[in-house]
Amino acid sequence: MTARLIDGKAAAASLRATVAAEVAKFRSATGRSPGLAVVLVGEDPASAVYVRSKGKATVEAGMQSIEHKLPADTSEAELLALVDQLNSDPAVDGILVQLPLPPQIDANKVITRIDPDKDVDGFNPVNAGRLAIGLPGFVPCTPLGCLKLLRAELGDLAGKHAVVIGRSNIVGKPVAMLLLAEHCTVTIAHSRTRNLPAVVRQADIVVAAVGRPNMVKGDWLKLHATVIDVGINRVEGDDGKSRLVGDVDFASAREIAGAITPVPGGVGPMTIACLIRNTLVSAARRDGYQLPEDL
Ligand SMILES: NC(=O)C1=CN([C@@H]2O[C@H](COP(=O)(O)OP(=O)(O)OC[C@H]3O[C@@H](n4cnc5c(N)ncnc54)[C@H](OP(=O)(O)O)[C@@H]3O)[C@@H](O)[C@H]2O)C=CC1
Ligand SMILES: Nc1nc(=O)c2c([nH]1)NC[C@@H]1CN(c3ccc(C(=O)N[C@@H](CCC(=O)O)C(=O)O)cc3)C=[N+]21
Ligand SMILES: [Mg+2]
Repeated sequence: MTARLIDGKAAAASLRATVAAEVAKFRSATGRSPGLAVVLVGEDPASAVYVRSKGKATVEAGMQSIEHKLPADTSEAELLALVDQLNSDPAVDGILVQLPLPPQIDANKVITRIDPDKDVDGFNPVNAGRLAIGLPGFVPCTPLGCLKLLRAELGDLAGKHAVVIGRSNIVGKPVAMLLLAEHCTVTIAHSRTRNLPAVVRQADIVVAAVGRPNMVKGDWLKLHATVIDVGINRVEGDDGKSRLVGDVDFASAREIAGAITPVPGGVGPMTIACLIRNTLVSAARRDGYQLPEDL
């Protein structure tokens, strides 16, 4: 049997529709719409594509999109001043500074400056700490999207062995924290891990967040494992055109896995849906407005 496809595009459309319906109720209750500020520094074409699709999703959900495009030579002080301004702007519920930032700007300094209660990316150290000790806060969008797909596919995750490949602050570590909170047994693998295929073979759940095209092969997987492919890698196809592939070798993995996310159409669309979800949650918290628990 080939693996079930986990349709992230459909799951994201459904979450976006739920958020839009809740935004409509929020607007009639409070008389205002949630606002998301997205800051893009420089001209990186991939970043510009993401920023555009975030803006589109925000507006489609009935929220306000506030875009700030700054030149590539913006100084750290100028960016910090903009963050301060957005922190104190009551119309702004969520702030996202698109990464990566140009080399003259210390990303950690900028992320730390964002008001933790407007940090819809969940990258501020306060939110990383809240996630680590089980306090309410903002969970990073890509990890939250992975968790939502896993819960929809598997239901209860307790006791499952999850192997997360990658330990970045924006994907690998927060995914591992979320899975631990779901009572998985969690292994975090990285570039110094020895015999990665043997580690991966123990996994009921594999989350690949590496940035290496097609690295995880089908014969690394335990039969019927659930595979979440976070990787977004642009490669040149046989026809010379560029296309997106994940960190998992989809063709071989789908013969062994029980279920697998495609790239594109897997985790990526969920990231954006979770961003507008977090923005609505932020607006509701700031106004003391009650949302459904399970959003
Ligand atoms: N779908 C989405 O919405 C998103 C997708 N992405 C994609 O996810 C991928 C990962 O992103 P990100 O976490 O930011 O990447 P980083 O480059 O920050 O981290 C990559 C991680 O992979 C590990 N790694 C590198 N090579 C190997 C190897 N050969 N074996 C095992 N582990 C290895 C690194 O280990 P070490 O720590 O030892 O260096 C590191 O921990 C990228 O393809 C990115 O484009 C990212 C964000 C959102
Ligand atoms: N502060 C910050 N927050 C982020 O969340 C953030 C960031 N910086 N920098 C870059 C990464 C990457 N990221 C993606 C979002 C959507 C898709 C997505 O929608 N992907 C589509 C395909 C899009 C395409 O065709 O290029 C898919 O997988 O189907 C992918 C990747 C968010 N990131
Ligand atoms: Mg089978």
